[in-house]
Amino acid sequence: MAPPQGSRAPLEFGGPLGAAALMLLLPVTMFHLLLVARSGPARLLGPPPYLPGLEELWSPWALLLCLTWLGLQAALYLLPARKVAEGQELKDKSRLRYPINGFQALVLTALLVALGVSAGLPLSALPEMLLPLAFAATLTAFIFSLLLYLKALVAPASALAPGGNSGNLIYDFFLGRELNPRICSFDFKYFCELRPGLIGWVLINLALLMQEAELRGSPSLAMWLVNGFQLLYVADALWYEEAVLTTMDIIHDGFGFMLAFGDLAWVPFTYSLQAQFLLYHPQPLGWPLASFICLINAVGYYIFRGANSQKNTFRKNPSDPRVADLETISTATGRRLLVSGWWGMVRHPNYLGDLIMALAWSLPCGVFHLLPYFYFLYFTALLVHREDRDERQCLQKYGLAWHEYCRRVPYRIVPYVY
Ligand SMILES: NC(=O)C1=CN([C@@H]2O[C@H](COP(=O)(O)OP(=O)(O)OC[C@H]3O[C@@H](n4cnc5c(N)ncnc54)[C@H](OP(=O)(O)O)[C@@H]3O)[C@@H](O)[C@H]2O)C=CC1
Ligand SMILES: CC(C)=CCC[C@@H](C)[C@H]1CC=C2C3=C(CC[C@@]21C)[C@@]1(C)CC[C@H](O)C(C)(C)[C@@H]1CC3
Repeated sequence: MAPPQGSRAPLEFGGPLGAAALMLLLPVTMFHLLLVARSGPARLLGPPPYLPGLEELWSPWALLLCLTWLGLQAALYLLPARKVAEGQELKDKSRLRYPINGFQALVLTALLVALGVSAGLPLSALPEMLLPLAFAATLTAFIFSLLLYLKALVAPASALAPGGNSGNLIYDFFLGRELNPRICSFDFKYFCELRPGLIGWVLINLALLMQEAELRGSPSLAMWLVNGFQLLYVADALWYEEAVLTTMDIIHDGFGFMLAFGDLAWVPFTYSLQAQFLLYHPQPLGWPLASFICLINAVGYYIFRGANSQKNTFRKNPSDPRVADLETISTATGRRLLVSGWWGMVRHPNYLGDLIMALAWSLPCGVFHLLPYFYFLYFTALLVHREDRDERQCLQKYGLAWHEYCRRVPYRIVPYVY
């Protein structure tokens, strides 16, 4: 049985109080967004049109649908993979193995959905079920986090995450105690991060597009753009699935309520906000402006993909010809830091690209409502906070070399601005 690690790691997210507040605030915000997106005024900062009763939130069918979806994605995860990748080295010097078959899961899901729709599956009825589905996903995430917390009680100390083991129940429940909770080779965090939520998000978007087609004869250009951009983002995440193994969530964060709720509920139900908004508030969009928005998304994607691939290639094999010529600085750990290429422009070029794409996803919704810009605003806050966490972790890991990197590359996310 693992002893609590005490409070060695500094507390993040405002400690236990911050964690408790976030556990309440995040689901409340998600339901607020779902309610206002379908209301006439669609005011992000106004009160919700009404407070739903339990009878509107709770539906055993929604829970069944939610669990069936998780079961389907778990089954697809277990199918033979085209490749098995090794993760980063762990505290005990071992490396975990991960199946690389996320894109295959996306394609198979698309085929199953297409088959279902042609056989009469009423996908366009899904938007009407968003509220009970979001409630079921939140409940599932809560119970799942509880089980993860209990599982961590019997995990060896070497399996625990650097944070999330303060000894405070609320804080540890929120952050997650175990770094890579698994049953046999089934890795819960890796599975949740990329499959049910991300694929669920594009499925909800598609259902909204289909309902718009039923309501108005055809989907609007704005709806096509939002669906297309976000499908590209999700397909990219699954195509480059291996790159997730070098992200902070996999390497550093435990698996607790924050990620379980984030992956299973927050991502599908709030990241589809622009499509939800467009279904109830159609926006005129001409081709010239649409082309300009596509250009913004393409620029964001180019930076995001370029930066993430460069770091991933470098971390996997620094002698790879694609990165071998880049300038680096040495650190005491033996790992080097890139100081040219994308990572010489700002210290988080991947965040910059992601933020530019976030803006492109909101622009098709026009400029007269703040609501569709929620994702951009939330994401800016998330990435600024995330960048700050990462800086502290890197300073701890690399010490003086990190100071040198900061001196050579002074801007964090936006060149000459931040
Ligand atoms: N859509 C969404 O909701 C979200 C998307 N994201 C996206 O996920 C992606 C991953 O983000 P995240 O995990 O936060 O962070 P990064 O992928 O940027 O990973 C940070 C790590 O990269 C390594 N690193 C930093 N600087 C350098 C350098 N100069 N040279 C080489 N390695 C370096 C360090 O780890 P080490 O040295 O140990 O390798 C550092 O801890 C981003 O594109 C982000 O935009 C993130 C959060 C939410
Ligand atoms: C506020 C809240 C609920 C916090 C939880 C945050 C999570 C929603 C995000 C933390 C990191 C994420 C990543 C992605 C999705 C959102 C979460 C889970 C990601 C899978 C999206 C697709 C990208 O290509 C990515 C693979 C780089 C990315 C990884 C991080």
